[in-house]
Amino acid sequence: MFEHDEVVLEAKHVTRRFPASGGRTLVANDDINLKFYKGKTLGLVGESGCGKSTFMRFLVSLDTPSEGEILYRGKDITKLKGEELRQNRQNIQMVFQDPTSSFNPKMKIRDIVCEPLMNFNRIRKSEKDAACRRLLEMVELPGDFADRYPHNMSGGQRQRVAIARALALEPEILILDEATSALDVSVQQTIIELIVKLQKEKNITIGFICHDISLIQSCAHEVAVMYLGNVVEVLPAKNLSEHAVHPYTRALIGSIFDIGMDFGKPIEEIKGEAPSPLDVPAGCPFRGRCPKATEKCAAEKPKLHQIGADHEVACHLFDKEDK
Ligand SMILES: Nc1ncnc2c1ncn2[C@@H]1O[C@H](COP(=O)(O)OP(=O)(O)OP(=O)(O)O)[C@@H](O)[C@H]1O
Repeated sequence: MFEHDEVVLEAKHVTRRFPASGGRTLVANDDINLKFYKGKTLGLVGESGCGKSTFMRFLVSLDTPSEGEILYRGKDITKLKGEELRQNRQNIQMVFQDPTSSFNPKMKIRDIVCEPLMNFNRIRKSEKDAACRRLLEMVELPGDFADRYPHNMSGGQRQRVAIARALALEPEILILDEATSALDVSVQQTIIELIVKLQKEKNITIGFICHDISLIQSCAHEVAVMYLGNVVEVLPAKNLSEHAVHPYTRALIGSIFDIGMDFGKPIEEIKGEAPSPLDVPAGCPFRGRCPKATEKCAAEKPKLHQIGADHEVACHLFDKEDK
């Protein structure tokens, strides 16, 4: 993917198993391999429960995989401990769906926004006012919001505060976990525009988790599609509807666009619901819902493989030997 771009962060063979009832094991991430490029946005899309958040939590060291590596500039951050782990948090910051749950309601915006700067001794107490004003203005909020409490702000304004706090330490990577999903569509759009603008100004690498493929398309450079813990397709976001080939990606596209619209390729309708991640079928995880599944799909799990310069897919329909 994007061969000439600089890889900042790379997940290699990342698997996460959770123990489940009855001695069973839930595989939330199954051998994930993804790259994040300098100044670019990788969108991670898929239905609820497919393992998006589980994966992104590794990137910000909120959890560690059962197997695999997360390399930040070549160093495996899953092995970091103590002070090294703490210092690394400056490089990769995260914004969650609901900032209210991560904000202390008794803290003023000034203290919320400046907390990371104070924690890492980047500023003195006397510099908080100016730092907060600068950060609020960066996210296009008035500087005097510093004296407000989170509950005196709208959802969109709170999310701007969350972005200001996440960018306070000037991280190289920003992870947005459904960061606009709770907002009204019009507000969502203004937050996306802000993120895109800040990315251009600061050359930030972004990981954008979202269940909405149309939203991802509007702000990501590259899209990775997940299904039941597996990445099934990775491709450029530009003209995604024309280029996507995996039956699941096409079904996701079909769920947002008019089935009758002509995108150059037929759009399959998605059947049924995703099985429980405790009952992932053998072979291709999507085969139970795939209109084109064959015997090979039941017998053998397709591996993610390259089918174009910037395009990978895990689907037997696109195996080289079958072409
Ligand atoms: N700590 C945990 N213990 C057990 N199972 C977990 C744990 N965390 C996640 N899971 C399971 O792993 C699977 C993937 O969850 P995850 O939250 O990563 O999905 P998601 O794609 O982010 O979905 P959503 O958009 O609903 O958050 C789900 O079946 C979930 O129940």
